[in-house]
Amino acid sequence: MTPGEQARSRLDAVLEHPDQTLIGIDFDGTLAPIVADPDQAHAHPRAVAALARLGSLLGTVAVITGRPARTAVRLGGFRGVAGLGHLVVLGQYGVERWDAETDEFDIPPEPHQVAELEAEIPPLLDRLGQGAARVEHKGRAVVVHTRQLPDPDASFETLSGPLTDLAGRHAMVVEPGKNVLEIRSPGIDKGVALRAIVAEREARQVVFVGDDLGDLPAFRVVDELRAEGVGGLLVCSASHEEDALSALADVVVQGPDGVADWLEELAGALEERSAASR
Ligand SMILES: O=P(O)(O)OC[C@H]1O[C@H](O[C@H]2O[C@H](CO)[C@@H](O)[C@H](O)[C@H]2O)[C@H](O)[C@@H](O)[C@@H]1O
Repeated sequence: MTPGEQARSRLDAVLEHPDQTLIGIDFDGTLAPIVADPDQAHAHPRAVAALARLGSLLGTVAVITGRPARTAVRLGGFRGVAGLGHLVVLGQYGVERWDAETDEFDIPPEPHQVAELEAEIPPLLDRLGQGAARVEHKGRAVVVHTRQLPDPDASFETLSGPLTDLAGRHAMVVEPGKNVLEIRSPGIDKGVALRAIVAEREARQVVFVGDDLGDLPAFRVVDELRAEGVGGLLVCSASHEEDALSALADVVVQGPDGVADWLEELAGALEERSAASR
């Protein structure tokens, strides 16, 4: 089978068994366009509208993100959207959770070492001449952004080693992303989170849509699940900033606009099938 034929047959399996399908979708760079201020990264309205249509067609819709669950719910505008009454948001790589059905957040206590580590960041940035870098505080993680600096890539390189050392001294790890170095606890990633929600929902088909390095563990888990007999379809939200996922994906679309188009097409195809079977 050619890669194109394989992708088509994986999509067909989703279309055949929508009620057994779980779609997991990343937030930044996938549902929401990348912007300089992380607090202004709102979800693409067409993507949310398409997800809402999919909410009543697929078994499960889950947003799986590095953002805190509360932030993703707010920036996504997910609360109270008709069609998203069963949405699950897995935040901070799966540590936190929000269920639309109950409007309850499950947010475990923050690791004690984060506050100590955070206190060391401003002097370290100053020492490295990167004092203007934006620092995003996420409670259980801290993110240093280089996007708004004069040379984002050079600043990323300058900061990568020292922040990795700092993280290691506090038993934490660095998760690199698009112009971000995120310091967080080890032990959970989007692959672990995806596997757990697939098991919980007893999904037999999985679609995962992502754009950045933090999505790679979920891409790998979809591959593992295929070997275990669960169908899998991988969609990459491509950009000039990151190309690690495109070669692994069945479908490559251009950024959040392309994701919104693809979700609309999927919803349209499922609605047609559903109408034809009535
Ligand atoms: O798992 P995700 O939903 O993709 O979140 C990963 C990180 O995304 C955010 O940073 C990215 O988006 C920002 C807003 O568009 C952008 O300014 C930044 O350059 C991107 O890397 C977020 O701020 C981080 O906390 C997330 O971990």
